Amino acid sequence: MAMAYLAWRLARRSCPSSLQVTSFPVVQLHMNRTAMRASQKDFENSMNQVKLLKKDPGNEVKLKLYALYKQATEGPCNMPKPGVFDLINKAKWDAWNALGSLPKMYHEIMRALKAASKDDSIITVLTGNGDYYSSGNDLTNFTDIPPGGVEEKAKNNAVLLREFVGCFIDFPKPLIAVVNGPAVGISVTLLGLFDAVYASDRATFHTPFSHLGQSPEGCSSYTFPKIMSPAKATEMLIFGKKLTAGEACAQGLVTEVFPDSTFQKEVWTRLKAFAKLPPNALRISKEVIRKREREKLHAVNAEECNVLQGRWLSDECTNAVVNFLSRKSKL
Ligand SMILES: CCCCCCCCCCCCC/C=C/C(=O)SCCNC(=O)CCNC(=O)[C@H](O)C(C)(C)COP(=O)(O)OP(=O)(O)OC[C@H]1O[C@@H](n2cnc3c(N)ncnc32)[C@H](O)[C@@H]1OP(=O)(O)O
Repeated sequence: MAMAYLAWRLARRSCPSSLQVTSFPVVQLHMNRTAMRASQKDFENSMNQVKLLKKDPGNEVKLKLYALYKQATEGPCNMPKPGVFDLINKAKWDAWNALGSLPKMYHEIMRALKAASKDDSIITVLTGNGDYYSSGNDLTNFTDIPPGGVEEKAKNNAVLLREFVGCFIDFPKPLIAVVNGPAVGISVTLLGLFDAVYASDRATFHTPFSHLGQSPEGCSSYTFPKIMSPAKATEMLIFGKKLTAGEACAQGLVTEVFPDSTFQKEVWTRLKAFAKLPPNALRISKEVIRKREREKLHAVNAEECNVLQGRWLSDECTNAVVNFLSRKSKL
C-alpha cells in the first residue's frame, strides 16, 4: 500500500448520511486487527518495562497503565462493576471507569498514525468523509462527567490531547491533508503540522475557540503566527474569523485550492505521483525540516494542553458549550 488513507467524519447528531456521532474523525483505514495487536504488544512491552524497574512503581501507576490500555483498546469501561470483596478487579474497574469516555476516536487516529508510521506506506493522507472535513471535537464530550469528577476528566483529556497532537508532531512520513469541506477547531489547528494542505474551494476554516471559552491547540499558537503573521493568526485563533479556502491559501495555511468539481481527481492524481517517489528520501527530507522544530513544538503542545485543561473548567467554556448544545446560539 503506497498510501495510508484516513478519513475524518463530521461529528453530527442529525446528519442524513451514514455518519455516526463521533467525538472526532472516524478512521476508515488501518483499524485492522494488526493495529489492535500492536497496542496489545505495546501494553505488554510497557508492563515488562514496569517489571524491569528497580523500584516497584506502585499499584497506582500500574492501575493507570491498565486503565489507559483498556481505554485505548476498548473505549469507555464496559464491564459490570465487580463486588466489593473482589478487591483486585474492583480496583482495576475503578481505574478504568475513572477515565470516563475519553474520546475513543482520538485513540483510533493515534493508532492509525502509529501503524502508518511503521508500515510500508510512503505518504499518509487525512481527508473528510462526505461533505465536511471535520467539525472538530465533539462538544458532547463535555456532557458526561465520570465518577472521578470534572477536574479528573479535564486532566485526563489534557494528557490525551497532548499525546494526540504529539503523534502529528512526530509523524515521520509526508502527512497531507485533503480538505474536502468545512473544517473546524482542532482539525484546522493541526494543519500547521501537516506537510501539505490541499483544499476544495468549498472548504472553510474556522477556529471558534474564544466563542467556546477555550484556547488554541494543535501547536497553532506557534505555527499560525509563523505561517500567516501574528495579526492574521489573531483574527483566526482569538476572534474566530472563518476563512474561505482562498483566504486560507493566501495566508499560507492551505498549499493549493482546487475547484470542487475536479478536486478529488486532481489531488489524488498528484498524491499517487508523490507516493511513487523514493520513500527514504521523502522521510529523510521531512526529518531534516521537522527536527529543527520538534522540541519547540512539543513544548508548545504541552503549554497549550495545560492552558486548555484550565479553560475546560471555566464558566466561559461551560456556558458556551451548554449554549451550543442547546442551540441557543450558532457559532
Ligand atoms: C469538562 C472536562 C473536559 C472535557 C473535554 C473533552 C475534550 C476532548 C479532548 C480533545 C479536545 C481537543 C480540542 C479541540 C477543540 C475543537 O475542536 S473546538 C471546535 C469544536 N467544534 C465546533 O465548535 C463545531 C461546531 N459546529 C459547526 O460549526 C457546524 O455544526 C458545522 C460543523 C460547520 C456544520 O454546520 P451545519 O452543516 O450547519 O450543521 P449544524 O446544523 O450546525 O450541525 C448538524 C448537527 O451536528 C451537530 N454538531 C455539529 N458540530 C458538532 C460538534 N463539534 N460537536 C457536537 N455536535 C456537533 C449540531 O449540534 C447539529 O446537531 P442537531 O442540532 O442535533 O441536528
